[in-house]
Amino acid sequence: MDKDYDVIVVGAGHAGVEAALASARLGNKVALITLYLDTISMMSCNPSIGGPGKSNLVTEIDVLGGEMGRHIDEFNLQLKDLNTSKGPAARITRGQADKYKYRKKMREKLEKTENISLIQDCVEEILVEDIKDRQNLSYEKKVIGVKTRLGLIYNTKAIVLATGTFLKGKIVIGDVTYSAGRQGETSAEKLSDSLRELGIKIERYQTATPPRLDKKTIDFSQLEELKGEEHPRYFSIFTKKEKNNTVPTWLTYTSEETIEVVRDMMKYSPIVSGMVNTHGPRHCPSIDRKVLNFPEKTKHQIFLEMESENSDEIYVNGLTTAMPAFVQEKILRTIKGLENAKIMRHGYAVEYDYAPASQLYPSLENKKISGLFFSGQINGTSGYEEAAAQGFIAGVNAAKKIKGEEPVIIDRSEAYIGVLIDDLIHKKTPEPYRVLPSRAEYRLTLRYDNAFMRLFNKIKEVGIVDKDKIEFLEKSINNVYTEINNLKNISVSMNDANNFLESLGIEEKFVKGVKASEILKIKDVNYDDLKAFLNLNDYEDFVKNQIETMIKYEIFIERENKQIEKFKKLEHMYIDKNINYDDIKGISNIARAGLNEVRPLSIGEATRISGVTSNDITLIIAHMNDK
Ligand SMILES: Cc1cc2nc3c(=O)[nH]c(=O)nc-3n(C[C@H](O)[C@H](O)[C@H](O)COP(=O)(O)OP(=O)(O)OC[C@H]3O[C@@H](n4cnc5c(N)ncnc54)[C@H](O)[C@@H]3O)c2cc1C
Ligand SMILES: NC(=O)c1ccc[n+]([C@@H]2O[C@H](COP(=O)([O-])OP(=O)(O)OC[C@H]3O[C@@H](n4cnc5c(N)ncnc54)[C@H](O)[C@@H]3O)[C@@H](O)[C@H]2O)c1
Repeated sequence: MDKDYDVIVVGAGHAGVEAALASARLGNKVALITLYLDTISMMSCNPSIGGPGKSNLVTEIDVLGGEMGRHIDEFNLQLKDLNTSKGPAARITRGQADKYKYRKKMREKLEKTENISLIQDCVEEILVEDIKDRQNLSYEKKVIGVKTRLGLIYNTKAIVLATGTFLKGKIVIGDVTYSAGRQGETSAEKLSDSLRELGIKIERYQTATPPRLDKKTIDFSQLEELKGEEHPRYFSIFTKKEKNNTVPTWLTYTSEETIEVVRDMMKYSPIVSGMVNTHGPRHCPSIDRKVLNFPEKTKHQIFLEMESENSDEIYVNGLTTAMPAFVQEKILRTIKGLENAKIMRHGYAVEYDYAPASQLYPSLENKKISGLFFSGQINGTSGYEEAAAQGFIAGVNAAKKIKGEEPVIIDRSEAYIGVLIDDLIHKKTPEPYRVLPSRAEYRLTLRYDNAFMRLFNKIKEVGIVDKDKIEFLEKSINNVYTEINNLKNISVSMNDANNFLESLGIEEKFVKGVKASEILKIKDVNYDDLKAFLNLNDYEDFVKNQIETMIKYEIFIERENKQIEKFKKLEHMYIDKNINYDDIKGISNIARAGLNEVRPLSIGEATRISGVTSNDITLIIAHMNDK
C-alpha cells in the first residue's frame, strides 16, 4: 500500500478537517489520520458555532475557502442573529448545529474530496531527520513521516498536528478518573512524549462539559421557548436558502436551592478536592466555579439545546460540571423543568497535554522543526471556531511550504484570525485561549459582515476560492464603493429630506439641503428606505449592509484606519530570518532572550514580545540599517 503523502494531518477534529481540506484543495496528496473515523468533526461540548469573535472567525475562513461556515449554514437546527440592537462591531450570528448531521456530512465531504485518504489509527511518533545545510538558522530538523500504534510508517513532507484534548487525556468525574481523550474515546498516550523528545515544550490544561439529558423527561410546559430566525444572516456569503430551520431551544434558570446544593456539595468538586489542578477555560466557568466566584448570584441562565433532530439528547448550556454523578442529579432536581430529568451522559472534565504556541511562527510552523505545523486545542486554545481557523491556516501553509512558497500570514488589523494567532504566539494566557472582541484593537474593522472586503487580497493569495467566486466578490466590493460615492454626490432638497424623515416617523429635521449619504447616517434609516424617493439599485443584502455601515460609521472607521496605517508600517518592516541578536550591542538580556525565542518576522511583531523596550527596537532598526 502506498504510504507516501505530501501532507499528513493528525486528528480529524475541527482543526484537522479544515487543514486536510485546505491542503488537498491546494493540490496536495493528504492523509488524515484519526483515532476514530466515526467522530470526525465531533462537537465535544456545546452543539453550537459562533458567538462574539468566534462568528467573525467563521466568516473569515469561509471567504478564504474554509468549510465551517457553509457547513453550519446547512446542517443547523437554528441560526440566531445576536446583538442586533448594538453597534456593527458586535452584531453576529450564532448557530445551533445538528451535531449528528454536522459530523456525518463532514465525513462525506472529506471522502468526496479528491486527494484525501482517511485512515483510522493513532500517531505515536513524529519522524525527523537533521538538517545538514542549515540556511535558515532556526530549523534544526525536518519532518519525514509518522509512526502509528499499528507500527505503520507513513512518509511525508509536512505534518499538521490537530490532536485536541487527546494527548494523555485524563477524564475526571468527582473522584473517578480514567484515561480518555473525550468520554468514550481512547486517549493518545505516546505522541506528546515523542514531541518532548524533539525538544518541544509540553504543558497541561483542562476543560469540562455539562451533563446531557433525555428530552422525554424534561417538563417544557413552564419554560421559555426561543426560536431561531427564518431569514438569518448566514455565516457564508455564498449560502443561498429560501428559509432556515427554527427548531427551538428553551430557557430556564438556576434557583437559590441550586446554589445551596452546589455550596453544600462543594467538597466533592474536583476543583476544590484537587482532583483537577490544571487551568480550565476562564470564560466558560463550571457551575461550581460560578458559585465560588459569584456566591451572591443565584439566577444563572440555563439554555436547553437539542443536539440533533435524530436524537433525544439535550445539552444543558450553563451547567458545566465535573462534580460526582450523584451531585449532578441533585443539582438538576432544583432547576425548573428539570426536576425529573434523567441524565444520559454525565458532565466531566478532561485534562490533556498541549504545546505552548510561543514555539511557533505565525504560519503555525514550529520554529525548530521544519514542516511541523500545530493547530487547534494542542496550541492551548479552546473552541471549535478557534480550532477551525488555525487548522485552515496550518493546512494552507503546509501546502505553501511544500511548493516552496511564502506562508500566508494574516495580521491583527486584517482578521480575528490574526488576533488569535498573534496572541497565541506572544501572550501567554493562564488558561485555554478563547477569542473575544476585547482582544481585538480594530473591532470596527474586523466586523462579522465584511470579511469578503477586508480579506479580498488574502483570498487571492491563499488560492483556494475559484475564479467565478472571486469575480463575484470583486464586483460586490466595487458596487459598495460605487454606491457610497453615488450617495455622497446625490443632492436632496431640505423639503424632500424632511418629508422623507417624517414619513418614517423620525422627528429629526434638516435645516438645509443635504447629500443622500447624510440622510442614510440617521439612525433607523436604511438603504432600501431611500428608494422611496431616489432611484437606487437593488443589490444583494450583504452589499447594502456594507453601504449602510460604511456610511453610518464613516468617522469611526476613518479613525480606526489611521491607527491601522501606523500599525502596518511596523508590520511591514521585515527582519532578516537569519538575524543574530547576539551581534546587536546594547539590547537588554531579557529582550535578547525573548527575541531569540520568538524570532519575530517584523519590527511590529518584535514590539509585542514581553521584555522588548522601545530602546531595544531602536537598536534593532539601527542594526538593520547598518547591514
Ligand atoms: C469536555 C470538553 C468540553 C469542551 N467544551 C467546549 C465548548 O463548550 N465549546 C467549544 O467551542 N469547545 C469546547 N471544547 C473544546 C473543543 O472541543 C475543542 O476546542 C475543539 O474541538 C478543538 O478542536 P481540535 O480540532 O483542536 O481537536 P478535537 O476536536 O478534540 O479533535 C482532535 C482529533 O484528533 C484525533 N487524535 C488525537 N490524537 C491523535 C493521534 N495521536 N493520532 C490520531 N488521531 C488523533 C482525535 O481522534 C480527534 O478526532 C471542549 C472540549 C471537551 C473535550
Ligand atoms: N466547558 C465549557 O463549557 C467550555 C469549554 C471550552 C470552551 N467553551 C466555549 O464556551 C462557549 C459557550 O459559552 P458562551 O456562553 O459564551 O457561548 P454561547 O454560544 O453559549 O452564548 C453566546 C451568547 O448566546 C446566548 N445564548 C446561548 N445559548 C443561546 C440559545 N440557545 N439561544 C439564544 N441565545 C443563546 C448567551 O446568553 C450568550 O449571550 C462555546 O461556544 C465554547 O467556545 C466552553
